[in-house]
Amino acid sequence: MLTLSHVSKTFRQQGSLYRAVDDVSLQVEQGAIHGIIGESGAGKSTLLRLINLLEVPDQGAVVLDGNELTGMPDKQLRLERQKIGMIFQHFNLVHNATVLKNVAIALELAGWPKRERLNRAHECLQFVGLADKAGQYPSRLSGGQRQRVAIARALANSPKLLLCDEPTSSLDPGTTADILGVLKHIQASLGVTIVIVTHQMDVVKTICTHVSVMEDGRMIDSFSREDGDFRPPAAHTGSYRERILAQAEGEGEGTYV
Ligand SMILES: Nc1ncnc2c1ncn2[C@@H]1O[C@H](COP(=O)(O)OP(=O)(O)OP(=O)(O)O)[C@@H](O)[C@H]1O
Repeated sequence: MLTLSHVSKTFRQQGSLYRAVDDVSLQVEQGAIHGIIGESGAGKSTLLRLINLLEVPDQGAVVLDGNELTGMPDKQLRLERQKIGMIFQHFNLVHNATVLKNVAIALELAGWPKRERLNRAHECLQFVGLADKAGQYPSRLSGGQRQRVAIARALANSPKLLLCDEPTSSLDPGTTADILGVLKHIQASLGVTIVIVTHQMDVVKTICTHVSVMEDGRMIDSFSREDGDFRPPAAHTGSYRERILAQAEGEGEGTYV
């Protein structure tokens, strides 16, 4: 459902050019929970932002459900972007708006009439189990509750694809498990495809159906879960894969790096 073909992104850093994402091609299957892992600075977040064109690639193509987003006129791109929700490590909520308003903002931007957007926002809060917090401000909520609000906001426009940038990295293990449960429920019950950037092996182990590994801007490996385990193609024996497999199968815990 999502294809990246030879996508690159270069930033200017202190006067010189730095290629944060280097010729990455990636296929994300419909209904997958696709993890992107790698060490700090590998280019994971940049890659995620290239998917919805928050960062514009220098070269390469991003194709969502057969529609090429790269090079699309702005107006059409704004509509296509409504098919893509996004959540972040630090939730990115509007602090002086209520929980309900935070969710409704996404619909306001999409041009929904007021009554309908409030109804839809309520529905989304119900989905994440926070209907009773609609009138609260984010500062009164726990981290896990704030991430649920962010998830409700990301779901408001009924996206086909949900991008998650380190969604549980600021949360304790119990809350992480709750949020991963919500993401799994979104995939299973709404059929939303999920791409999740993480450095937490527990995230990979718990919910990912596919994993891709980035190193120095390049995609060095991709594999999928089969029969409950991550099985490497016979041809590959790289150390990254071995570490991931070992951790995914329970021999290790904690972070990737
Ligand atoms: N807007 C920008 N301008 C300049 N350099 C940038 C910009 N965004 C990212 N970079 C650089 O690109 C590289 C990749 O960053 P990115 O955040 O994608 O890595 P990451 O794998 O997500 O790392 P982390 O796990 O630490 O978040 C880093 O060297 C970063 O400093």
